[in-house]
Amino acid sequence: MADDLPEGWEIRYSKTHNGQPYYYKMASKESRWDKPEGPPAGKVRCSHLLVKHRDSRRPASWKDDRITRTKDDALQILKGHRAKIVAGDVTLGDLASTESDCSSAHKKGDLGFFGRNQMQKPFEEASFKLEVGQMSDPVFTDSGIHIILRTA
Ligand SMILES: O=C(CCc1ccccc1)N[C@H](Cc1nc2ccccc2[nH]1)C(=O)O
Repeated sequence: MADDLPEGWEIRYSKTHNGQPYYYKMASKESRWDKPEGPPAGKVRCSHLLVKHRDSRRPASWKDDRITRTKDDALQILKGHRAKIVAGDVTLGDLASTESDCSSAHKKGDLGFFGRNQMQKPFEEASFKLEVGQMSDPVFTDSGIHIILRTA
């Protein structure tokens, strides 16, 4: 699909090869038959670890059908997870697999690629501020408290 091309690329159709599609980058005047790799324009890919609390929009998860911890306790738990990741003891993906209150835990916290206006605003703003490989500070949404790792 042409709507997931990396920044600056567009799909064109060859006039000399039976209308065969090719890819063109205006800035460098580059053209190629094979689809260019890279993150879709305007999108980021992130993984996250979510700790919910009793005031979360849905205070339940695959881990716990009734979450009663306070928001402060959730923050302390999340800070403990973050410290382990920063220390290099564990990766966010591996810790999310067992500790995240989001269903994405089953995919090591991976949320795939997303653009603006797809996630809750605090999550979106934090995600789009991150460089690839960078991890956020705790981010508060209606779902709970997250740490976010930008992966692409
Ligand atoms: O909404 C979902 C599913 C998110 C998801 C996206 C893509 C792949 C897999 C999962 N889970 C919620 C918890 C939750 N709230 C979020 C807010 C922002 C980003 C991720 C979030 N996860 C919940 O379980 O209550």
